[in-house]
Amino acid sequence: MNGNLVRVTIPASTANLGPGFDALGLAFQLYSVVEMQKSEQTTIELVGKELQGTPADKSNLLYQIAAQLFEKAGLPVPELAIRASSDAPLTRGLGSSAAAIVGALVAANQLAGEPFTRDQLFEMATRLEGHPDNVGASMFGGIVVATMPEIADAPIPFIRLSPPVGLQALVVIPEFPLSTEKARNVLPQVYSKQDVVYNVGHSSLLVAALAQGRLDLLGQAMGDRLHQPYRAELVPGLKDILDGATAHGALGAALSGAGPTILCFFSTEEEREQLQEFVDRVMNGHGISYRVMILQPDEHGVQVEIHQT
Ligand SMILES: Nc1ncnc2c1ncn2[C@@H]1O[C@H](COP(=O)(O)OP(=O)(O)O)[C@@H](O)[C@H]1O
Ligand SMILES: N[C@@H](CCOP(=O)(O)O)C(=O)O
Repeated sequence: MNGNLVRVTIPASTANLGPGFDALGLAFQLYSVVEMQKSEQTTIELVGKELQGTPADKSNLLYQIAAQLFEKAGLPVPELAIRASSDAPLTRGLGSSAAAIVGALVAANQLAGEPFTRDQLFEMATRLEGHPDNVGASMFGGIVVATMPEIADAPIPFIRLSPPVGLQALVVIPEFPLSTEKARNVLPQVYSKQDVVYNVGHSSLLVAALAQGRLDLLGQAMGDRLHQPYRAELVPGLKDILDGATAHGALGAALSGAGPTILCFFSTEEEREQLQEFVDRVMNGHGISYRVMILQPDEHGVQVEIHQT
């Protein structure tokens, strides 16, 4: 080993929040950690059950992304000792690939002597992930509203908002994986004018409601016609939860990212209890194994520590 060990902590995230397809992301206090150090030989240590099955050689996403950063900086790609863990499950719609990309870019950038700014890293992460919602939230924390620029290679325009005070999420995480790629492939190529207008209105109202802390509007504002109706066939229980959540304690509900996790916002203990009972009834009715997590928004985004070795 030689030089500094960089330890990066990255929040998981939920994307879309219903109507904001590929545009809205919210970071959660649920973290993955990437440690990276230059070394004589590349080693990849994956700690914990969530990363089981992830490759432990140079085909690992973390190594691949780090190597790309060194190349982009015009530096030789070093051998790397990488150690990673994740409290967030993979392929469940909680932004694990975005967190991995952000973590690897930020760690490698530090080892490379910080050739890129945070905004440039966000731009690189967005192009690698294909959309800015999860990577924005993992990078900057809070709520990120972003869109792809018209001009190739231009900076990604975004605004970060602080989450409304008291907003919490009950997330229902089915035991089965659903890759983002598969869940994107069920979406249509073309939408009706009515559906597009519906989503423009709902997404706009949602951003305004989040900016002003209007939790009372979330239930209406989180309606979506662009992705959830098509993905419902892949996620048993989704339609029932979306239809019934606000009558059972939720401020609003959505598919988390591409799924299969389902997100229900709440703010009081009474709402949480009511919701828990409701989602248990729905999921058990569909015979689906799942777990529930209560998650708070993360306000800080990716965090870096440097240890001298
Ligand atoms: N820490 C990690 N190390 C290596 N690969 C990872 C890591 N985290 C996620 N991935 C990759 O990302 C994939 C999951 O991405 P995706 O299908 O977009 O689901 P999601 O981002 O919703 O968890 C995993 O199958 C794995 O290939
Ligand atoms: N906007 C994307 C978000 C994918 O999120 P993930 O957490 O499932 O990777 C989409 O809806 O496809």
